[in-house]
Amino acid sequence: MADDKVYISANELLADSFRLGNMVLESGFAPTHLVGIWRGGAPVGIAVQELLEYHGVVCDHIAVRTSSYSGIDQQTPEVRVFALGYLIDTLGPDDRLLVIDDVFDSGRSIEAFLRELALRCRHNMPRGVRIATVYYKPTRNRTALKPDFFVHQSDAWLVFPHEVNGLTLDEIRRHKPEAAAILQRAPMTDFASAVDRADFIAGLPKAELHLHIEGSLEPEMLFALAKRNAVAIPFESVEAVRAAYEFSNLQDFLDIYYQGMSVLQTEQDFFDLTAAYLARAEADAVRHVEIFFDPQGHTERGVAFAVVIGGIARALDAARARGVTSRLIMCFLRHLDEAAAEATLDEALPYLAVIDGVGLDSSEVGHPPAKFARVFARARALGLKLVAHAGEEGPPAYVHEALDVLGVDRIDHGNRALEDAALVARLATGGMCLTVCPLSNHKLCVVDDLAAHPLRRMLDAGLVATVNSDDPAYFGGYVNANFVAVADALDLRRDEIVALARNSFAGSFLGETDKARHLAAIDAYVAQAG
Ligand SMILES: Nc1ncnc2[nH]cnc12
Ligand SMILES: [Zn+2]
Repeated sequence: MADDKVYISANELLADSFRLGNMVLESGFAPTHLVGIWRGGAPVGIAVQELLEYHGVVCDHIAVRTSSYSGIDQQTPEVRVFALGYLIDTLGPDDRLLVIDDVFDSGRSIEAFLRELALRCRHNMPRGVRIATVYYKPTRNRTALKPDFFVHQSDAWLVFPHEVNGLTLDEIRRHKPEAAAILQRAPMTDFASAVDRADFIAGLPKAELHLHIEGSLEPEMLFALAKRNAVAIPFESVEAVRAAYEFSNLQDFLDIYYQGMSVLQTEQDFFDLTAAYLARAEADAVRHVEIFFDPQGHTERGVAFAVVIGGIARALDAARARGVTSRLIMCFLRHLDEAAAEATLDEALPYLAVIDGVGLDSSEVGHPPAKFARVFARARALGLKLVAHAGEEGPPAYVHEALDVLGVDRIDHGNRALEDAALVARLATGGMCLTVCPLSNHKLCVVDDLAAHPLRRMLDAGLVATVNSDDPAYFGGYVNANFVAVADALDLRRDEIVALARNSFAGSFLGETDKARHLAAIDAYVAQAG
């Protein structure tokens, strides 16, 4: 029965091991050799040896292993002893041997060890031998031996600190909560290595739903376009640009991001930018993209709306011919006022055939979704899809507002929604897709460490989370790099990675037939990957 078990903590065992060492010391027995019986005797032996040495009793020390097997008569188990060579080579008759185990139960291990050692050492077998153990179970002793030193006498079923095999998950949770937190996910359960997992991710069909096209402007293209358009930029080299990409928050990044846009001047520039991203996405097995663009970042510096949308749409058309489908989402810059967003929507009216939705980006805190209630309502009336960045840096209340006031179809980021349990339940029940961006979150210090990224918690909570690159040129990687980084950090299982890819199509603005086709392609990929 589970309740008969006595769970020993690591600290208790260490303290008892030191107590055992003290007993040896006080007895006046000063071993020249200390042997821990692998496995349980090893940590005890280390602590005893450490304590003895602390008090000036220096001895040689090693672990040996015994193992039980059924003998010919199948009744009494025999015990085999391994790794005696070192002891046989070094022991002499005048040595003093201390044998240590965590528990003296049937006594058969130590008996077999001493018998085998005596047989093989012959006249070199030490005359002085002592046995020390933390727990002694006299009622189970099947030998003529008994420990010279022990700390506790017990009949209980002992569970040592390292033991997890043979325990139920419930027992581990109740008695070893720290272990449960770590063991919940068996590491690399379904991939042989991190490289295998990365290979699996590389070919997995996926959609990208959160990508600012201006954020895919690589430093090389920044330089090339600066030269082509004779625009001055405050960087000497590509390396200097990359070195400047150190951010401590969203605003740090946005300042550089808007500055970088200045090199985008002509329709061809927007085509080249978009085509380069699409080629990169294709290489990551991206089959469908939903791209954000920031027209206000261009029109306010004199680049016509038609130039921006013309170049982007031409590149999307070219990719569609190669089988990569897309949607285009026009974002309003939330640090500007709603009137500016309204004017931008007016400018977009002639291009609604190529614009599928509107979004809300830029500096979040201080610019809540409700600031754009009217322009979003108008966009909805025009038949456009609605998305908004919310809960990236802003509080859960902004996510509520995006849902309640704007009526969005998708939340971009949404990390901080996890601070509000009712909100999480609402997002889960409504099947609301979150476009999560792990490397972005790390680069912008939304999370200190990818190992603490909320993606795992989102999946566990049943949220439709997806993995995206946000601004890959600035944050260190495209969509597969995001998958790999977060999968490594959170040790994501195959089914979780597949769920993320499935969510990317399920949460997209594709029609049901296309979604089903992509989900079937994922199934086929998983099946052939074995
Ligand atoms: N991660 C982000 N958050 C808000 N606005 C953005 N514009 C580009 N990337 C952004
Ligand atoms: Zn974004």
